[in-house]
Amino acid sequence: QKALEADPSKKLCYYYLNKTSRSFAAVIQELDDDLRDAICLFYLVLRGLDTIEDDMSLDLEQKVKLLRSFDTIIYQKGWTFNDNGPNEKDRDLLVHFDVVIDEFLRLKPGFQKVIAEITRLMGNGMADYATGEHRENTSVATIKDFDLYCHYVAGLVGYGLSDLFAASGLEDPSIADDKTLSNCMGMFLQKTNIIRDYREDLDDGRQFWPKEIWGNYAENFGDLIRSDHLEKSRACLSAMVLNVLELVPDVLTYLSKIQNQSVFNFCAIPQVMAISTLALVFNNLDVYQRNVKIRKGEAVKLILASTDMDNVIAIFREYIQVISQKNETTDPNFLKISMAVGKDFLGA
Ligand SMILES: COc1cccc([C@H]2O[C@H](CC(=O)N[C@@H](CC(=O)O)C(=O)O)C(=O)N(CC(C)(C)C)c3ccc(Cl)cc32)c1OC
Repeated sequence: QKALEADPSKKLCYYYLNKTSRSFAAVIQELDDDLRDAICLFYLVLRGLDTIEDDMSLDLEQKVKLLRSFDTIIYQKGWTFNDNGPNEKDRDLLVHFDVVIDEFLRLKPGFQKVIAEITRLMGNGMADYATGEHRENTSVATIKDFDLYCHYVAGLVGYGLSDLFAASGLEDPSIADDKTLSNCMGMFLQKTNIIRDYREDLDDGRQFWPKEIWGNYAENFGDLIRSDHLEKSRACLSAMVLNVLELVPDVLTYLSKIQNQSVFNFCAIPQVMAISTLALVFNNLDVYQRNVKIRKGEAVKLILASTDMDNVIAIFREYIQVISQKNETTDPNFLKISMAVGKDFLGA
């Protein structure tokens, strides 16, 4: 805390961290010294990128230019951005982004390089996506497109965090060797959120579910909410959950490699929240009507329990059991789901 008093711009960075995501911000602040500032700033740089990508009021050319140059912008002392639309929820962060840049430039060069490289890859990935053929309603056609989009916005974060863990010396450098595992850490969170956020995204005119999946159950993406369509909507939801369940073994393998306690908590908590959310959305048609979220009490219980690998495996086992119990023989995906939940636990 004394470090925060001495350095007002660092204090502001933690103010923005807490403003953009209170619950997760607390977990970041528990990280051991060398990593805490690096991951706080990585989070804020990513949030800055996200705020630009999300802002529909920016014209495409300006947005693409910003996305493709964000990895150099973070080195430009004094840079700020005031053209975000008024309703952009994190516009305040970009208005004061010079403070983030000042603190970024105080990081060890090793940390700066990791953050800049992921920013470069993600900014260009987002720009490619924004100018791609799906520009109109940001629709995702194939499962391959779905995986590529989730890699850009979330898998790359896993890459960057593994590199920061290695650079900090708190984790064995081998944590960054298997990029598939790092990628899966992001995919699992992002794909679960995309299922949970179906209705919110539909109402915002955005669709991230791959047509290769939902096209088997509906003519139009919005048909899934119709009450005369329930059996097909339920089957579509199962197919989406099935696609995410495949990632469970790799997520558990990644977590089992972590040595440092604060790093383990930081990595495990979002993953157990995600498996809990996945069990909640499975076979739950409310997903098509509103944004379903796990109860606060459930979340607190999960946070307290996610401190070691045995507990995390027990939590995954519990929620995979819930999915198995909710699985219905009338569901065309019944067998595939029961195979997936069976396989998920042959491994660990
Ligand atoms: C090894 O990889 C990780 C290890 C630990 C945490 C995360 C991952 O967890 C949060 C967790 C988080 O931010 N939770 C929110 C709740 C929510 O968004 O549903 C919160 O608790 O407020 C999250 O969701 N994302 C956003 C992406 C998924 C796009 C990467 C995220 C954004 C920036 C950073 Cl530095 C980290 C993460 C990891 O990223 C893969």
